[in-house]
Amino acid sequence: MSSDDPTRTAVCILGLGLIGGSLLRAMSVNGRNAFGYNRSATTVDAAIASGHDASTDLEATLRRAAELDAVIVLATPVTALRAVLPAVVEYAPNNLLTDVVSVKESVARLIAELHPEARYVGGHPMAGTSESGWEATVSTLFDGAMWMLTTEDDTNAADWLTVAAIALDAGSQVVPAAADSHDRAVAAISHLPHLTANATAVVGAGESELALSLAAGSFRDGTRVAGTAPALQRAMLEANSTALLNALSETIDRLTQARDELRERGTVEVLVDDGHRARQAYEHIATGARQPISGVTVGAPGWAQEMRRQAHRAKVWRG
Ligand SMILES: O=C(O)C(=O)C[C@]1(C(=O)O)C=C[C@@H](O)C=C1
Repeated sequence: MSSDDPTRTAVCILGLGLIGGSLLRAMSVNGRNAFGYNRSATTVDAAIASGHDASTDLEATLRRAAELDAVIVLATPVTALRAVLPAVVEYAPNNLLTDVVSVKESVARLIAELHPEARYVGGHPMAGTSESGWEATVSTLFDGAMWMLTTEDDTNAADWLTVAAIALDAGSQVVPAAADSHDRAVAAISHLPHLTANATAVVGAGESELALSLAAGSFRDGTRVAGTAPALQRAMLEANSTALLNALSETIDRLTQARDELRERGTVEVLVDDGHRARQAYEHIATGARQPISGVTVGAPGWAQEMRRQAHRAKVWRG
């Protein structure tokens, strides 16, 4: 039994950590038929105790998803996808799939390998905290977040709209992108900052206990994401290694230039001036310069290409 209304489709979430669990909460608040699977009984017990519908039985969860024609959201750590996808193929082969993993090309390749017939629209909500697990979940995690949905020339428009409705229901705005542009973008604005946060934390802690006892806003903000569980950071960073290597090389070049400039001329002018201008450009967009994508009907000829073109200029899709 399925709902013909894409905004009412049931949602089956595999993995109830910070992102999957928060999505289960957000969908339930919204009155969606939402249910989840997690392999840990402790997590499932906690979800049930909070009034949610959850199970440790993957087969039963997927059979139910198949019966309801639910959208299946892959929200396990990226390293667990290989274990979960064969069960999806076996018990819910025709269901629409999406995911919340922070890399898109490698996930799309994995799905093409393990589930070649999958109906799949990749997703990435740009939301999180340095906490992890069910205990950290909140229904408001996605409020105001940018939720990237892969929008390729061959993306099925009806499936895209069904997944977009989930992101909008969760309180987010949809940013269409091709998987490769997405991966380059998040390497620069999410994965690289995790590496630099770790480096800053190591240098600060290595300096002295005095340094740590004096640490204030800049150290706190600049190292916050180093507090994320190392296994989660590694899974995310290592899955986007090509794009991350490029961003890392550019950073090392800029820092090397700043070091040489400081050593030889006693100034860090170039990096600080460029950095300040770049930060202002970000603030301009982050504080409201985003405009709605206009004049595109999802499914009309060339819609995906036009969506991607507009989204490159700080535009979002709001339905
Ligand atoms: O705010 C945080 O703590 C995050 O790390 C969130 C953050 C990021 O901004 O880098 C991290 C990973 C997600 O894939 C998306 C967003």
